[in-house]
Amino acid sequence: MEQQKKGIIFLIGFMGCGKSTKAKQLAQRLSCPVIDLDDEIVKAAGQSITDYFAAHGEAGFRILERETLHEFAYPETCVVATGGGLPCFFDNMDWINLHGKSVYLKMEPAQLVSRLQKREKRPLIKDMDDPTLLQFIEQKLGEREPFYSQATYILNAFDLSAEELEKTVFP
Ligand SMILES: Nc1ncnc2c1ncn2[C@@H]1O[C@H](COP(=O)(O)OP(=O)(O)O)[C@@H](O)[C@H]1O
Ligand SMILES: O=C(O)C1=C[C@@H](OP(=O)(O)O)[C@@H](O)[C@H](O)C1
Ligand SMILES: [Mg+2]
Repeated sequence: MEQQKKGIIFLIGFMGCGKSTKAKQLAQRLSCPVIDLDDEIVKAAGQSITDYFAAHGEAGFRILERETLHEFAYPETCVVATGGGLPCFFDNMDWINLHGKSVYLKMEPAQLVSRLQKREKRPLIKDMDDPTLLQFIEQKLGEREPFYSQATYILNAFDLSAEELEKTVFP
């Protein structure tokens, strides 16, 4: 008999690693809701992430991001795509691991650049050319890795299938 697949699965990792895309695919496989916290922030703020950054700065965004993570009414079983910076601020990573299982979708900086060709919706990188973005990722990933590494599972994300992701979280 198939084991019950329940609980909250949080996908974490750098911008462009595929959290939003893979969260939808995994939720479809599990027949459960998908929540993209960036979309919830846009709904709560009534403006785009780029406009929110422009009006309130990154610090203001991080406060709203934490509030959205903590206060969302999660169904018992769901897949949650987080924003790339979310695990690295306040107590967010501890909160995630207390409330569900987390998966770090790990990718090399050059692979991330190739996935980040559309940058206009990502205020931190929207005006960068490819070489500047690569440098930015190498530095930021170094700062963020200690947080991402606290995930329940760490997966190489470049060629990851949704099936493999499901088998990891529900072995
Ligand atoms: N398996 C894949 N192959 C090629 N491109 C992908 C794949 N998964 C995602 N992408 C693309 O990579 C970009 C980043 O994906 P996204 O899911 O938005 O990442 P994140 O939410 O982690 O920032 C998007 O343009 C998306 O269409
Ligand atoms: O890495 C970051 O600090 C951010 C990542 C974005 O989400 P994605 O990782 O889905 O692009 C979004 O939350 C915001 O632009 C800030
Ligand atoms: Mg996303």
